[in-house]
Amino acid sequence: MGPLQRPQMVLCDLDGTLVDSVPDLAYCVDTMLARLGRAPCGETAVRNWVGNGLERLVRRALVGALEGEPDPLDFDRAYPIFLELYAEYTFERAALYPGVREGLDFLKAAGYPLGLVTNKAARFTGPLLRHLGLYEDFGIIISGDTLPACKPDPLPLQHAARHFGAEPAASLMIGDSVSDVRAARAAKFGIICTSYGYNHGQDIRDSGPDAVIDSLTELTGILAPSR
Ligand SMILES: O=C(O)COP(=O)(O)O
Ligand SMILES: [Mg+2]
Repeated sequence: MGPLQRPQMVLCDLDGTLVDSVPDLAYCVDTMLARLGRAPCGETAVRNWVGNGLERLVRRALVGALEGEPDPLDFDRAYPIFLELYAEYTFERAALYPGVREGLDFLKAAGYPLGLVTNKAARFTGPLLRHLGLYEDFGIIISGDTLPACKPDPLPLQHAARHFGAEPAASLMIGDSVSDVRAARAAKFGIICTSYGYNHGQDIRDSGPDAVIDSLTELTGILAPSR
């Protein structure tokens, strides 16, 4: 059996894989823009900009596009406003996607060591996971600012593999974006993606993950059942 059917370790992404965090992020982005006297960008745009950390999200909101750099003075004014807002509204509207609790329970019952690797900053990851009752599910939690590099760099995945003593080539990542696929490929992990997450407006199938699922409950048909 390969890493897809019986992995030595499973890592989960957070935003767009376990949690729909965009309603809170969009609220904070638009409130930040309003405080700066600027027009809101709306939830659909924010949905396309999540996945490369909060700093990048704010830069994208300021230029109104996925690429490009805002005026440094604008960014220096905006970013602290966003951080203050998101600290207050980290999980006001956040919800687990359907099937997440069941999927994680299946993985735990099957005995897979579980880790979480997100590009979200650590100061928000912990409170969000605790609020959603997920914090205790993971043996390691690696946020976007935990290590010197974040996804799509393979470093957080390699770090988690070392933590659990797992072979990268026998390990599995579950994510939603091209950054998860790139990090997994660079680390030699298997990669399963959710169809419902955030991938900058692109179909995640175009990035060529090993499998695409509509719900984490589908893991029961892909991974080996409980030992
Ligand atoms: O971009 C973010 O802040 C978080 O994204 P991730 O949990 O999908 O890595
Ligand atoms: Mg994600």
